[in-house]
Amino acid sequence: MSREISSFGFVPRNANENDFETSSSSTHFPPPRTPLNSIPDPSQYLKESRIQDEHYVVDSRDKSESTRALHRTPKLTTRHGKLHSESNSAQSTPARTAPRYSLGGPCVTGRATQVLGGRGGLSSTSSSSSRVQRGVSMIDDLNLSVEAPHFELIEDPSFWRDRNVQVLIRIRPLSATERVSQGYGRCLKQESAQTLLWLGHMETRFTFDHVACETISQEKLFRVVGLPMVENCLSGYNSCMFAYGQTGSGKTYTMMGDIYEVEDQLSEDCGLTPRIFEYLFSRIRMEEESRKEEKLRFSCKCSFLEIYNEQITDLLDPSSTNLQLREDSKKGVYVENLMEYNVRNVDDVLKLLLQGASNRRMAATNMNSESSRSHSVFTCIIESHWEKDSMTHFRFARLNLVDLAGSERQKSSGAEGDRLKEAANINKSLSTLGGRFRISFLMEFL
Ligand SMILES: Nc1ncnc2c1ncn2[C@@H]1O[C@H](COP(=O)(O)OP(=O)(O)OP(=O)(O)O)[C@@H](O)[C@H]1O
Repeated sequence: MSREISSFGFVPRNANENDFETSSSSTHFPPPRTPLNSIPDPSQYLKESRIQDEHYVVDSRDKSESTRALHRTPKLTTRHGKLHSESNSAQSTPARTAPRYSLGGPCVTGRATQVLGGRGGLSSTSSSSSRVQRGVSMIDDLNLSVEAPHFELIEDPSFWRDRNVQVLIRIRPLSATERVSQGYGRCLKQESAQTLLWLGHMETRFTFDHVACETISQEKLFRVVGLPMVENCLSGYNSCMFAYGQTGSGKTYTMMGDIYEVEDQLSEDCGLTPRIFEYLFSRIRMEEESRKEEKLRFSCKCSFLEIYNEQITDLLDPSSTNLQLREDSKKGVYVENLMEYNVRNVDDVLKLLLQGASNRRMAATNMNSESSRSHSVFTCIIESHWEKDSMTHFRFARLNLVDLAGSERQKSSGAEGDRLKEAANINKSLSTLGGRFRISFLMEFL
């Protein structure tokens, strides 16, 4: 698990017109939220003065409601809607006042990936920790059971609607190597679908929005976090999800998984990204069908980049490297010369994912035989237009799916030479990311 939690999200206050209609089979889908990035005919655009804010990494279009909302003061809430302090949001792993105990293998802490997500700008997270001092021997604290307890996660349609930022911890099951080298000893114990207990000296309890247990399936995780995010985008909200965590904790498995189809079906082990697009296109087809009379049409375009050693490369055209980040009053923050491809179905997306994944920098370390050495960002811009009341309406949303490189300790990963340089850059960028959110978070209180 990582030491910091940082996240994106904001609460749009003045959601506006053009409710996104639900289809006849809406019982299967969460009810739509009031649309955000929905705008009337471009000729009716109002001139807006855009306030530049360097904190936002999620792009928003100029002249859109989302741009305005990004610069509003985010509402910071806990699970129960109360304000909470910054220190809560910054702790997901214990500050180690006591030494770690070793079980002889490389993995002595529980491995967990944080899936963080939100819409547009940024806000707080809802994690917190409390310490419980215990005077018993450490080995007694180890959770040695073969089976980890199962806690069901609730599929809640309002997942992204009520709280803009959600932190979900996913616990990875022990790998075969870990089981051989250290048996079933775990130093994390899940207590509920929200709390984890770190069983070190000075037990520490952490509370998150959601804790997904070892046994959660890729499909279930998608239904809990991915499906509501697609609904969000269809309602015109920018959305961002990123996986953050220690190397080998399961970020790429969670975000991508096995990217292939068997008899036109996604593999059981395929991760959030392919599932999100499979669902997105099925929803698009339904919406276009049910709103034929409005001539509703969607278009989606995708890009895929990596940040490696602080340089941006187009994963869909690896010769296009050292791309520059630019900021424009109309486009917001964007990557210059990054290719965008039109996609019409999940197959088009899978091709891009496979192509990009094959170009991503991977290497073997002691902690992960296929360690991602770069951060990757898969972006989809979803645009739609329809006719109503003699006007043409436009709506757009940006979906960012980010698989961060894992934080690592040189001692554990055994990184040397180029691997060590990569690791230093990875750790530096992750801590910059964490710091940025902390600063932004503090500003909300001032
Ligand atoms: N929930 C899970 N169930 C089964 N296997 C998993 C799970 N999560 C991860 N794994 C396996 O653990 C290994 C490491 O996972 P993965 O490569 O996704 O880690 P990572 O966090 O992306 O690492 P890095 O930061 O080094 O790239 C892989 O072999 C993956 O298949």
